[in-house]
Amino acid sequence: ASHDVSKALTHFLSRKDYFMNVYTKESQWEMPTEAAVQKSDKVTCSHLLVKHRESRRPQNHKGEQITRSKDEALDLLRGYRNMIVNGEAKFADLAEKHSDCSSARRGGDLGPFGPGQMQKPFEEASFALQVGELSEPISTDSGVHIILRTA
Ligand SMILES: N=C(N)NCCC[C@H](NC(=O)[C@@H]1CCC/C1=C/[C@H](COP(=O)(O)O)NC=O)C(N)=O
Repeated sequence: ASHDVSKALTHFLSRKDYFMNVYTKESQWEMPTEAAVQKSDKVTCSHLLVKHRESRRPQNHKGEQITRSKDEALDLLRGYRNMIVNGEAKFADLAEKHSDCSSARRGGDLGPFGPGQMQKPFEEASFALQVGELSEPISTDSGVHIILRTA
């Protein structure tokens, strides 16, 4: 850090301009080589979680004990995913009816989140999605999920 300060001071004293990316608030001394792009570090996702007996908390928001196996959970989740992809049902409706997470009340909406907030497999899958894209089933300690990125 002290090196950065002395570097900044030298540049300041030498009246050298620096460049600020107005989106990421990062500054640099070198002339930018491409236009500043909006690099937002948060995504907004909804998920449909099907828990199983190996889940870290095998109860759902209705207080029901979860006893299904992981394979049964995956079969259920694939069935829901197919219904969504085939246009037979809306993500939020299936999440509200079938998700074992308390976010079911909000159609599965988890709101915006940044890195370090969700379990790693969930975070990585979420940040790899384009807005509007539906993930394949992914597994975390909570159970098995499908994720819809909404923003
Ligand atoms: N920031 C927001 N909105 N809430 C905090 C989320 C904390 C985070 N949660 C998860 O990673 C699981 C997987 C993805 C969603 C999620 C929801 C879990 C799933 O249910 P559970 O296994 O807990 O019973 N229910 C709530 O937390 C964590 N680091 O444990």
